[in-house]
Amino acid sequence: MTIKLGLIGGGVMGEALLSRLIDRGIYQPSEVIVSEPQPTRQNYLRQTYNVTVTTDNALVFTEAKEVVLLAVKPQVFSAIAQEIADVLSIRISPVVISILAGVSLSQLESAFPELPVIRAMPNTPATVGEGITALCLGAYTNGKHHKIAQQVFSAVGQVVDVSEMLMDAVTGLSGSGPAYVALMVESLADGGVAAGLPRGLAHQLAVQTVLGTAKLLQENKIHPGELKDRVTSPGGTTIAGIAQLERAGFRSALIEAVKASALRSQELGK
Ligand SMILES: NC(=O)C1=CN([C@@H]2O[C@H](COP(=O)(O)OP(=O)(O)OC[C@H]3O[C@@H](n4cnc5c(N)ncnc54)[C@H](O)[C@@H]3O)[C@@H](O)[C@H]2O)C=CC1
Ligand SMILES: O=C(O)[C@@H]1CCC=N1
Repeated sequence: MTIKLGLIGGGVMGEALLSRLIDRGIYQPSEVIVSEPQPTRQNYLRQTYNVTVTTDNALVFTEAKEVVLLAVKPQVFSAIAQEIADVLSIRISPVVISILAGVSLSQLESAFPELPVIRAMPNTPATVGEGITALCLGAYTNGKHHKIAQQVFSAVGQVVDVSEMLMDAVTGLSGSGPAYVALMVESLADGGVAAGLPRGLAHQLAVQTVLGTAKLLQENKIHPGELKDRVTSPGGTTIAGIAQLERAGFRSALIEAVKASALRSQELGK
């Protein structure tokens, strides 16, 4: 069978994509090649997904006919670009999709001259099919390449198209955001424990509160401020909590977190 999908880097995000693309039958295991240097990780990927696993990044480029997904840390990008420079061919090239934070289309296009490249920013809820991915297209892409990227990332959640100038901000918000939300869940649970709840119950209450609130905002399409007002009774418990959050600079902390992450994404691209 023809190999269609090449994955370079079988870590957290690479596996999230691989797992759902195979689960949903978008690619058969025999149509996939993964390159991954860690032996334990190689064995795990081979055994779990029944895909071909190699350490040879150049082989991934020569074998994969439809798409090559780059899912390594940004710090190893230039080493990988050098490894595959010799096998690049403009005539029979797959579309290269990079999920690397901060690596720009112009950096990708100088590493893969005249090849169709797409820059994408997914997030970890992709693992459970509730991710959101922003895409921006390189100069040599066409509608077919765009469709392939949409198909790949819609297997793991929502997909939006953005211009590249927004990509660092997207990274700061939805790319890094799951970590901020996880921190919030952990803190809510700690608060529950401080107020006397057992840890397991506190965790369950915190997770479901975040999930339910997000669902309510999404399904009822109401403004977050309106939802906050609905919960807040005059002289009640919620306003006492909100006043404390405002004193502690909660809003400002989140705003500055998104800005700091966007700035870091910008720095990684230099
Ligand atoms: N984790 C996240 O929430 C998100 C990560 N990203 C981006 O995804 C990329 C990967 O991140 P993670 O999956 O979290 O990292 P990870 O460290 O879990 O995965 C990277 C994988 O690449 C492998 N690797 C290292 N050197 C390699 C080489 N020379 N050739 C092939 N594979 C190699 C590593 O062994 C590892 O398994 C990063 O560039 C990051 O910016 C994007 C969105 C969200
Ligand atoms: O922390 C990082 O650099 C990556 C990019 C977005 C989420 N994780």
